[in-house]
Amino acid sequence: MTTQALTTAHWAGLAQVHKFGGTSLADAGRFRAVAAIVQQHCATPEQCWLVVSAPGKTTDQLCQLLDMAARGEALEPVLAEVQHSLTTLVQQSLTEPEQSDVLAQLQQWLALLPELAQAGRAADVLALGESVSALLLSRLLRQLGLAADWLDSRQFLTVDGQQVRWDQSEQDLQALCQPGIRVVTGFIGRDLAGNSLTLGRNGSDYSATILGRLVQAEQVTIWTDVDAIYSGDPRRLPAAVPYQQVSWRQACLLAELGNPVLHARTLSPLHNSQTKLLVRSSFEPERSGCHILPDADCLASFVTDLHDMVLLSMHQLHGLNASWLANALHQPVIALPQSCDAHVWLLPARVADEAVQLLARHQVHAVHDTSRYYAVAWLKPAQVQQADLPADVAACVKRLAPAHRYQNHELAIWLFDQELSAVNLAQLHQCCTQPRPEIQLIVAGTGNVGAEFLRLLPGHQQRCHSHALRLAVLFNSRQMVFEPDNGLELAQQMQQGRPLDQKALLAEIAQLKGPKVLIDLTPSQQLAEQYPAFIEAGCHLISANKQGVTLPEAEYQAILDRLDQQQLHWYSTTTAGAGLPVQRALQELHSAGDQVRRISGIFSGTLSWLLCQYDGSSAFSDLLLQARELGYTEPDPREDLSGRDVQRKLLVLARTMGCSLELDDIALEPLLPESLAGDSWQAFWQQRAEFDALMQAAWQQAQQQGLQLRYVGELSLTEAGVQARVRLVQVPASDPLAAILPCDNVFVIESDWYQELPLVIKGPGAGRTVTAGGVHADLAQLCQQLPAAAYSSRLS
Ligand SMILES: NC(=O)C1=CN([C@@H]2O[C@H](COP(=O)(O)OP(=O)(O)OC[C@H]3O[C@@H](n4cnc5c(N)ncnc54)[C@H](OP(=O)(O)O)[C@@H]3O)[C@@H](O)[C@H]2O)C=CC1
Ligand SMILES: N[C@@H](CC=O)C(=O)O
Repeated sequence: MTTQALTTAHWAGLAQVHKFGGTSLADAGRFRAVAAIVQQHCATPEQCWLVVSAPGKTTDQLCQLLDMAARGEALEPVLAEVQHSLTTLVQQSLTEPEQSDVLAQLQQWLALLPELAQAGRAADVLALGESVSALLLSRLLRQLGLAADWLDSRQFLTVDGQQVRWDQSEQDLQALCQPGIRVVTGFIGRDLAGNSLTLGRNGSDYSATILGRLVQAEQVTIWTDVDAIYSGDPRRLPAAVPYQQVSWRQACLLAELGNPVLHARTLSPLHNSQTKLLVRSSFEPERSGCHILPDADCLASFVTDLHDMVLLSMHQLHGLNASWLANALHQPVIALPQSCDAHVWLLPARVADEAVQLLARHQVHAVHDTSRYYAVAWLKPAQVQQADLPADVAACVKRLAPAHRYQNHELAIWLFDQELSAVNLAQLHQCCTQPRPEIQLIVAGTGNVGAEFLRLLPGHQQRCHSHALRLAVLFNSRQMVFEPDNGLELAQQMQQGRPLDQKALLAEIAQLKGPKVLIDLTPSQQLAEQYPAFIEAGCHLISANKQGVTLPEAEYQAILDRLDQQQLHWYSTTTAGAGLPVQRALQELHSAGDQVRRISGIFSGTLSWLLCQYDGSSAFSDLLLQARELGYTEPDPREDLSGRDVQRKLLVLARTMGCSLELDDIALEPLLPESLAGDSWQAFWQQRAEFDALMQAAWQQAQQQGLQLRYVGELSLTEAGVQARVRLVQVPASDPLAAILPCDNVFVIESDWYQELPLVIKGPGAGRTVTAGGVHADLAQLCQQLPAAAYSSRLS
């Protein structure tokens, strides 16, 4: 292959650029370690470009030399130091004949240093460090049998002010292309007149991405001393999370915040290019490092703190922006989300005056605040990219009481009057960065209770510290929607769905990762009978639907067994007493060792409301319509009138107490006789007058005796067995069941511990909000039951 045959286009999409910084090249041992990495990663040498910084402390020594020259001091001591350290490095790294060769070249370069330093040619002086690294590494690679040579970047990299001259640089590089590994000096280039220049702080990383763009590299790898990009400074935040993937956008924001791993300038040449960027540790080359991916989800979350910062305010920017100033100052300059007309930037106090002067030269009048702040910035992950802070973060920040807060959907910045203690910073970092494991919610039913459950969901999502509650599936009797769009109204969401197909639904649910829960807010027996299939697909169950918990004993027990086998949970608080914690109380008494003997009371919110409201002045059925409007009744209100709903609740309570019972074991005296119920709701409605007359007669009879009508249930556990019934009764005004508010439920629990005075749970026993609230309480219980640790590997 001839020199002319190779052009940068030849490598397009194939070339690899590897950059090694000063700490990676600190001594002979490190040079050998780098050579081993190159051996491993440059299997095709002609596609391999290496960019190197000066070895270890060489740049510091050369800066010292320049300072001394500027002060007119004798240079010999520092020159001797530089000579000694570099000569030793070469001697320890190379064997003959390369060693003598490189030492001879080193002597020539060292001989030029005093004159260059005294002439103030700083870039030429500093270039010595990178040149030695490039020459030395190329020779070391040759000793290992690799075709390698070094290249002085001043031969091709032309920079005009802050701008790389891309066309010219590419053209000049093409002329220099030859086979084999090319070890290129980082940090230096030339200006339009051909004079040496340096690329400033972290210039070698910048050189690497410039070269990556010039050769259209497949990948640029920055080999440094960290194996990942961490969620915070690991030296001060031991719990900092290492990320193996960071999105391009997040990397840019991190750079703006002054993150030491990647700088804004380093990223800029590869913006919108196909070239991949990877950060790896040359000290732990076996680790995979961190990829900066253009299309990665921003799952990573970062907390950065900045000391001694001030605020700079401007009304007009005349086209300038914070990145421009950051570039000019080589310091982080953060444009804070605007709160009024003024632009407010945050920057280190030590460069504030310089910033004001620089801006003034561009006709921008800026003033900086005299207050100095300690700033903490949070770069939010995609899951919480919204204007409001998640509740746990908000609570943590509130406690820390920052002097100022700024935020947009990507970034939150808090300014404090003084530095946070290590403990407080660690807590804030933990709140912001420890991802909550997701629970996939599969919500069945979009009616009364379903719609209210969904209305309350965002609040619960905000409040839930332990888990991210993700609405994964929504379905009703007609449609199913996967990944519903939270921004849409419920009806619109459902319109976007597909026709309900049980098989497809279960298949999709089985694919969902992590814990999942079917939240059954339907009245459907058919759905309850499918619980085993949902359990098979890995679902916990939360039921407001009473059909499942009142299935025939064998089926009910089979569901419990399946749940048990798969270590899944079933909550059904709202199947008796809506949001009232009746089942919980019974379970707690039982687990504490009490024995419940009797439970009685009013268990229907609808019947409680109707019987409290009814005064004979209007038809009972008219009131029934009102109760339906209020969201108290069952979807088919005849379930309430028949007493069947109360019968189900009593069975739920009996089963909670460990009794083995069937629905029909509970004696039922209906309010609505079967003969008047009709085959359908419409049939009943047509003949409702008969029922109204019946109710009026019952009410009048009670009235005449100064009594009130109540529909009650009672269950007794005796030596002889279980006795249970539901029925309409007349109670005197003095009876505790008379003194209730419309819709109240009353659960009177008598036990070994509550004999003389029973335990009474009383309150609204029906309604959209209390019921949906009870379902959320079940969901909160489920979250508490789930072992969070089992899912915490999500972001690794
Ligand atoms: N109201 C209350 O105070 C309380 C209610 N409950 C219980 O809550 C449940 C819901 O009540 P409510 O919201 O008033 O009822 P609604 O009639 O208002 O809504 C029922 C929902 O279930 C859907 N649905 C029916 N069958 C199926 C099925 N096979 N598969 C999927 N979805 C189905 C319906 O679909 P579609 O929209 O297509 O018709 C509808 O969206 C009932 O079981 C009730 O007993 C429990 C405690 C208190
Ligand atoms: N229709 C029921 C609703 C709650 O379960 C009632 O009124 O109690």
